[in-house]
Amino acid sequence: MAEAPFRRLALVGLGLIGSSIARGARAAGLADAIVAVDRDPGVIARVAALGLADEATTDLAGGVAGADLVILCVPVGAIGAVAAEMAHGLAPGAILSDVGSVKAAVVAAAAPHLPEGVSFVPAHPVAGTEHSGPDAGFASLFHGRWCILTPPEGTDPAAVARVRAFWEGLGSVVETMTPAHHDLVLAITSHVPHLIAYNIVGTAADLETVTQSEVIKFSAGGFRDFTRIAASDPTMWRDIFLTNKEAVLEMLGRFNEDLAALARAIRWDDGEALHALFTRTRAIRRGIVAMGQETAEPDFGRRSGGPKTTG
Ligand SMILES: NC(=O)C1=CN([C@@H]2O[C@H](COP(=O)(O)OP(=O)(O)OC[C@H]3O[C@@H](n4cnc5c(N)ncnc54)[C@H](O)[C@@H]3O)[C@@H](O)[C@H]2O)C=CC1
Ligand SMILES: O=C(O)C(=O)Cc1ccc(O)cc1
Repeated sequence: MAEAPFRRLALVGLGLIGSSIARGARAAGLADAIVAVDRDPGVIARVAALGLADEATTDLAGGVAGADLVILCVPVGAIGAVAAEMAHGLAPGAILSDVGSVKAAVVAAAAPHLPEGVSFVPAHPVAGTEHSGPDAGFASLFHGRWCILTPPEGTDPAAVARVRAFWEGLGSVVETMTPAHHDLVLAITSHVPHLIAYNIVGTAADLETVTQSEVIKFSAGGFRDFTRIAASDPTMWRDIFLTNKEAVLEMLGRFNEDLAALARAIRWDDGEALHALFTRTRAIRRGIVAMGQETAEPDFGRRSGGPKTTG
């Protein structure tokens, strides 16, 4: 049998993403042994019960010791503290990676704690759901989905190649870009859409006290889709907005200008402007469907972020 690409894979944070990697890596034979590390004893107990890893521990530095690949799967706001706490446990020659939804802040937070001889290859699988925790993960989450690598300049190309092969082994399509470019692109394709969902569901919830539950009772497709997104993990999304502040505010500024233009078109009965925009956006959606990345019908989504939708 061919040698597994990694001898010992340590996953720090066994929530939706960490547990999906554990399941996928095991299914694809990407590591000889998998070590699960989480600060929450309840998560560790669940990992053991589900049989997701060969070892499971709350000891950060002990858990990563001897691993040749360590992947941080914690909220982006926790990356700096986790990197500081486990740094002395990292083996020389190890590769450190992460799955954070924001990249520049993650690189800045982790870099100062990296010991000599450890390569850092940040990654972002553009695939997920609104669910959290070890029970929510599944092995096929990354199949046919983008994974973006943002290695800092000067990173050992061999380490980048091994991380690329790992994500390809999980079924992803891998692309490389700078952290700053990643953060700008994801601000408009992922972060601002989540902010819009949080906002519209919040507005409707406020209205509900006035309309006595009619908002929920009569919620049609559009609103229901927003409630799925707005059910996403509060800690994770708080951290994303606070660590990708500049790009999100830049994109939100553009969004607000366009929204104001739409409001003006409605106020002045400019049906032509409305029709022209809706025709353009329908063509965009149809293009995405034609590329086979989305079903034409809403599936109240298990997954998002396929290669051809963002590429
Ligand atoms: N949920 C999603 O759809 C996606 C999430 N991501 C990124 O993946 C990362 C993880 O997200 P999820 O798996 O959804 O979160 P999750 O909430 O399901 O799991 C996070 C896990 O990290 C653990 N944790 C938190 N702080 C820790 C610390 N200081 N030390 C050790 N363990 C700690 C928690 O106990 C929990 O088990 C985030 O950075 C997020 O931005 C990336 C792509 C998609
Ligand atoms: O559930 C959805 O629709 C998502 O958008 C999941 C998601 C959340 C965060 C990411 O960084 C990537 C994907």
